Amino acid sequence: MIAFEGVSKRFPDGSLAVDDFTLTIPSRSTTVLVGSSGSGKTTLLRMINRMVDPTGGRITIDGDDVAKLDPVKLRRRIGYVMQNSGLLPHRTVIDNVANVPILDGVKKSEAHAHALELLDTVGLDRSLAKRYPAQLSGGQQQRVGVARGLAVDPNILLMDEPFGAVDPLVRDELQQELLRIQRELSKTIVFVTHDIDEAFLLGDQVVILRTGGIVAQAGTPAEILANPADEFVASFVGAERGRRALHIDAEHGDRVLVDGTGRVAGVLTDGPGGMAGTAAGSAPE
Ligand SMILES: Nc1ncnc2c1ncn2[C@@H]1O[C@H](COP(=O)(O)OP(=O)(O)OP(=O)(O)O)[C@@H](O)[C@H]1O
Repeated sequence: MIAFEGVSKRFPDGSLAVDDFTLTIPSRSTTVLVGSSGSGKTTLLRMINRMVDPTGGRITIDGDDVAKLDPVKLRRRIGYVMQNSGLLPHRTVIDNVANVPILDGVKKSEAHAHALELLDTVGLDRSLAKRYPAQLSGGQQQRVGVARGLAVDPNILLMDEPFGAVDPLVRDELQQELLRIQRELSKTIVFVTHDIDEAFLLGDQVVILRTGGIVAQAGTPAEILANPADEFVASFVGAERGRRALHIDAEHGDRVLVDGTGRVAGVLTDGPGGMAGTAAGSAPE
């Protein structure tokens, strides 16, 4: 579990990127931070692995205050995937994936063997292993980025708009691959995007942010769609537009909440909360 407790970040130039942010990120599920440009998403993500240090509050991972952990060791045990893959241009695909484990002391032959397995995991043909990043498509580069993020078998994977720069079809493919990988590996994924559709598709928990890292609403996609906290959220998720107009559909004996595109947004139950959320787009259990 990752916990943000009253976390703030004021940069040296005086800008307050994050103001008193509190959130619990459960283990082995995907939390998506979504908000418009400048809402503090990247700053929040980078505070988890100490690429940025908070100026107030604290962040814990399974109870350990990250401020007390060695930043280099911390970064090596947390996977990080960014928008433009961040691959080393003069290293081959396999070297890029195996790089951090080798720095960690894993034997080169073992690291390479594991890197080939990771290419399988992210759906890349092993024949690409000897290519350089520039010899790959944007979507393939992002897959290598994901493989590299997984290379040290981290419990936590941070993903900063990893599919933001690829065309919509490739993006759909990468999103589906990530859902599959997450079903197989059950990592604690913290994913940043400005795309609410992507947030609802991938997130078990979705956190909608206003400027300054202010939480407008946090919940499952189903909870947010069914009960937007305020006008800001309603307009951000497009709840008032036909596209997401919700209705209840009987399917397989369950009462299923479906959005305007026919996508499943949640399953209604008789429990106290009234609703068991599922990620939009996934079938109810
Ligand atoms: N190194 C820095 N120095 C000063 N201000 C910064 C720095 N990094 C970010 N900021 C400011 O902090 C605020 C939040 O930035 P951040 O990059 O976290 O937002 P974001 O939601 O990830 O935006 P985007 O979607 O555009 O990447 C912005 O106002 C930004 O200008």
